[in-house]
Amino acid sequence: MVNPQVLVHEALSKFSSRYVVLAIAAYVAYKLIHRLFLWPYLLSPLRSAPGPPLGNPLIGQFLTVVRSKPGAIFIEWANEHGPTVRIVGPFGNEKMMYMNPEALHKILVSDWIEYPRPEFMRRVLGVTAGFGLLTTTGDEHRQMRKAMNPAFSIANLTAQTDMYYEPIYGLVDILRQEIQSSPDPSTGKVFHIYEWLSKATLDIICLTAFGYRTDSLHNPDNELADAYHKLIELQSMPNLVLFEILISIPGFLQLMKTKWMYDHRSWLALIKGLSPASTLIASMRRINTVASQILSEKTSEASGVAPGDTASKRDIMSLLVQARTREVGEGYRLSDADMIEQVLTFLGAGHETTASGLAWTLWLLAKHPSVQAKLRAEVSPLIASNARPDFRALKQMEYLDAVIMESLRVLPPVPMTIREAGKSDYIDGVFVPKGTLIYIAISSVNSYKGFWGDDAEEFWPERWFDLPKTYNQHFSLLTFIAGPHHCIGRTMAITEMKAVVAILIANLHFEPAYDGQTIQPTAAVTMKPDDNLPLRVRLVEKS
Ligand code: HEM
Repeated sequence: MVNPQVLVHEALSKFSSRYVVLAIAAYVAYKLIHRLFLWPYLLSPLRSAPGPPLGNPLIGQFLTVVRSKPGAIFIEWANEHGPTVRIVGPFGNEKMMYMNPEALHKILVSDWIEYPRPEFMRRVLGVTAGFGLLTTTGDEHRQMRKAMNPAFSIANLTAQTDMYYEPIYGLVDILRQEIQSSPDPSTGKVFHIYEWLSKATLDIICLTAFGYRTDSLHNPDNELADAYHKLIELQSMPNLVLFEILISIPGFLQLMKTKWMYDHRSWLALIKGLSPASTLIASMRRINTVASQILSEKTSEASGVAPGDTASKRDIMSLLVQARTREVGEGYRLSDADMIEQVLTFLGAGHETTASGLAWTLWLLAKHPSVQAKLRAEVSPLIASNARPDFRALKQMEYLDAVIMESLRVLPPVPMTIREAGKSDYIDGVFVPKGTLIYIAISSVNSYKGFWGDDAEEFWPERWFDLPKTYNQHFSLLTFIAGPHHCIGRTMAITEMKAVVAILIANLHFEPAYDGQTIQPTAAVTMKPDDNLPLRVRLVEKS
C-alpha cells in the first residue's frame, strides 16, 4: 500500500523544486527588465540628461562607438547634445560626458580625489605603462608627483633640449639617403612615417628620461627597444580585455612578475588565446632587467654628485635618483621598485603619445600645403643660422607653436580618458550616482563648437593668434587634461615635437602618399595610425 505521507512529500518536493526554478527565472527576468528598460528609461536619475537615443536594449550605443573612428562619434554627440551628454552602453550601463568648464573643474581639479581613474583602467595601465603616477591616486599620488615634478621643470627641460638633435638628424639622414638612392630622387619616396617617428622618439625619450642610448634608428635589436616594441604590439582592445581578466584573478599580477612564471611562460602559449600573456610576461621581465641596470648605474653615479652640481647628468631618472640621495629624514622617498616602474611609465606614457602627435602633425601639414609652406618660411632661416635651437629659440617660433597646438587640438594622441564617480553628487545640475563612469572626452572638448566656433573640426593654426572669447585656458584644450593628474610631460612633449617638426620641415617636403588618402586612426589607449601613415617625402631644395 502507498504511504500517503510519502505521496505528500513527493508532491511537495516536485512543487517546491518547480517553484524554486520559477522564482529564479522570475527574478532573473525582473533583473533584466529592470536593467535594460526600467532603469535607463524610467528610474535612473540621469534619464533626463540629453544624449543620443538609448540604442539597442542589450548593448546600447556600443556598436556605434566601436564602428566609429576613435573619438569621432563623441565629437558628433557633444556638438549635437552638449554640453552634458549621457551615453548608454551594454546592459543599460550609463556614462556621462561633460563639456562645461565648471563640470570639468569639479571632476578634474576641485574634487579630483573623489573622481579617480577607475580600478580596471588602473590595472590595465599598470601592466602596460607601469604602476606609478598613472595608477596611484589620492595622497600616494600627491607625494609621488611632488617628488617627480622638479625633474620636469623648465630649467631641466632647457638643459635637455640638445639631447633631441642626434636622433632627429639621424632620422633626416636616413630619409635623405633613401630618397637620394631611389630611381628618381626628384619625385621623392613613400615612407611609413609613423614607424620612423616611433624609432626617433623612442631614442629621444630613452636619452632624456634615462640617459640610455637605444639608437633604434640604426639598431632595431637593442634590448630595451625590442622588448618595448613587443609590449606595444600587444596593445589591441582584445588583448587589453584579456589582461584585465587575468590580472583581476587574485595573485596573478604578483605571479606574473616572478622568475618562475617567466621560466614557465611557454605553458601559457599552449592554451588557446593566452599567448599574448606569455609575450607580455617576457617583455616586462626584459624591460625590468634593463631598468634595474639603469637604476643601479644612476645610484652609484649619484653618490658622487655634489649638491647643486648642475653639470652632471640631466636625464629625468638621474635627477630623481640624485634628489632621493639628498633626501634625509622621514619624508616620502621613491623606492627602487617605484623607480623601476617609472621606466615603463615614461615609455608607456611618453613615447607613443609623442610619436603619434608628430605623425598626425605631418599628416595635417601634408594635407595643407600652404600651412606647410608658411611654416617652412618661418623655420628654415632660423635652422640655417642655428641647427640645434634650444628651448628658448623653439619657444620663439610662433607659427611653429600654433601648428603644434592646432595639431594636438584636432587630432589628440589620447582622445579619451575615464573617471569614476566615487561619491553621489550633482554635476552640471544632474544628480550623478556613485559608481557612474565619466568620459573625459578629450577630442570632443577640443572640437566643441561651443568653444571653438563652427569651424572647430578644421585644422587652422591661425586661430591661435586670435582665440575666440569662448576659449577657456584650462578647459577648452584637454589634450594633456587638467588638474593634479594633468600630463607631467606636457612641456617636454611640446618642446620635443617642435624640435622634430622644425628640423624635418626645414629639410623635407611631406605629401599624401596617394590621391584620396584618408587617415586610419586606431585607439587602444593612444590614437595612432593603423597603417603606419604612408607619406611621400621629397628633399627641400636649398637655395
Ligand atoms: C603629445 C604627447 C603626450 C600626450 C598627448 C599626453 C597625454 C596625457 C594625458 C591625456 C594624460 C592624462 C591621463 C589620465 O589622467 O587619464 C597624461 C598623463 C601622464 N603623462 Fe602624458 N602625454 C604626452 C607625453 C608625455 C611624456 C613625454 C611623458 C613623460 C616623459 C608623459 C608622462 C605622463 C605621466 C607620468 C602621466 C600621469 C600623470 C599623473 O597622473 O599625475 N606624457 N598624459
